[in-house]
Amino acid sequence: MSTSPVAISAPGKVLLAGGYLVLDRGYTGLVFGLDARIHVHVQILPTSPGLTLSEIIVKSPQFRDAEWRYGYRETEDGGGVEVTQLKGHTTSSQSRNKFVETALAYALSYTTATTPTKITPALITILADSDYYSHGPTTSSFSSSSSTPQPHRFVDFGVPLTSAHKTGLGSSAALVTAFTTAILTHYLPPGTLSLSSPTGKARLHNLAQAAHCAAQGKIGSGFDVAAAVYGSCVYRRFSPSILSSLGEISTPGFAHRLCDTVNDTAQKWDTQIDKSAATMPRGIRLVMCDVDCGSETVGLVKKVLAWRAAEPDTATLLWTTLQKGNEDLATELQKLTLNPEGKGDQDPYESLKSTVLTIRSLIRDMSARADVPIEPKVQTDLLDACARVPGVIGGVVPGAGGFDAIALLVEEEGAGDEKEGNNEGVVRRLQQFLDGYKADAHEGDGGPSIGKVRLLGVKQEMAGVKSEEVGMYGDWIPPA
Ligand SMILES: Nc1ncnc2c1ncn2[C@@H]1O[C@H](COP(=O)(O)OP(=O)(O)O)[C@@H](O)[C@H]1O
Ligand SMILES: C[C@@](O)(CCOP(=O)(O)OP(=O)(O)O)CC(=O)O
Repeated sequence: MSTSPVAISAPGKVLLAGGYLVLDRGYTGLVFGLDARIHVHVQILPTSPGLTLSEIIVKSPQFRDAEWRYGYRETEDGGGVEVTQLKGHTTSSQSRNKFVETALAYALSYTTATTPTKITPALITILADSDYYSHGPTTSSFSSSSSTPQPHRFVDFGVPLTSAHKTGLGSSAALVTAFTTAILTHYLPPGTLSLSSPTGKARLHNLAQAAHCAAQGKIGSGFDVAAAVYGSCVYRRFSPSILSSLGEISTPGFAHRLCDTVNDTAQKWDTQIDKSAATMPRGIRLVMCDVDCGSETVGLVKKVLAWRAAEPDTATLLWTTLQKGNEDLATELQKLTLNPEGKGDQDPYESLKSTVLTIRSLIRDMSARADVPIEPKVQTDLLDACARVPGVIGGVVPGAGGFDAIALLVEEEGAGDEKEGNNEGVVRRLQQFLDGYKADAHEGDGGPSIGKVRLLGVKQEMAGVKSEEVGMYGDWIPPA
């Protein structure tokens, strides 16, 4: 066990290409990690003299009513570690946090099954970057550690977690990944798990996928967890049977099954992660625009899969063509990475622009055939309008689409005569354009009209889960 505090962060995601297809191992998804990260800090629980608490306390101090206290015990018959939420304390939340609770139980179960470990009381603090939530921050936190107050990276959202609208960047996957990694780093003997070794990363991935699936109550493609662990990549999912045979926590033998599954000594994991295939060329940046609306992914997925089952031939043809478009997009980005200037082409992004338009047209085709608003008319209007802003290359409805944030590729340098050496020119123009943007109403589009469109501050990031400097959190972390 580490007696010094540990801190781990994991990135959010955007599935630029491959929504729905990536649910099937026959296809892949192009996912970018984002520089919006969720951090998890673990320390020994500070207690007053004479007071012993056998609890693990988890706090998300940027939100109100966000402290969850847990008791823990190893179950009989190797069922793993059972955690029980304790609600008696005045500051304890009365509501459950399924993702925290499951990640805690899975990580402790894996730890104790891996090596004889005494679980000791701990205080865990979760801190998230602002762009995960649409809800505007009420106050910013200032670090008191420096003589000139610096605006802190983490803000106080001033509301309960349930009232903060999600922007769809994958908070639960980043949280579960950072959380399980932080628990393992805290409790396992030093050197047992390396964040930089392929085996260590694969085990973290497997554990985070298992915990995330259990908390979600369904097996999604897992691209969000893969991005949280590995960062940007082309992702081919694992066979769902790997996790469906794990069974429930607290059932006899669960701890060993979990250990075998995570360590890949049971049914072999067949996830494929290709990091070299997901590149963002110098000169291009990914930006996202939050439409502050939101769709229910589960509902959309059900309808698309029902259409695929009902019309297998049409669906296969469409998906094969779409997969080709998605691969072309990755290849185009790779080509531009190797040759950013496009070797004297008039418009180095011409091919990229047409690939994006092809993908969008195929997505609209799927949208219409499945009768699902994947790229609803309001989003078509928004994407088309953004693409007309000088310096914007093009954009898509990422992931499941619907009324969630859109993703745009923009030129990193100011377009035309406005060479600024960074993308401020384009981003500023885009911001000004969005400030005045008002969506037209469309009848029968299967959803609401979009609200105010807001440029998020995020961009792509290659790195996945990583250790952080424990001193960076200022007053958000209580003194040990
Ligand atoms: N900052 C946070 N602190 C604690 N729990 C969080 C935080 N952010 C997200 N979560 C957990 O993740 C859940 C949201 O997950 P989900 O609905 O899958 O959204 P997303 O698409 O962002 O992953 C929350 O209900 C909560 O359990
Ligand atoms: C449909 C999908 O292929 C992609 C969904 O991508 P989103 O990025 O829309 O996901 P949420 O974070 O759940 O909103 C489902 C999947 O792959 O699990």
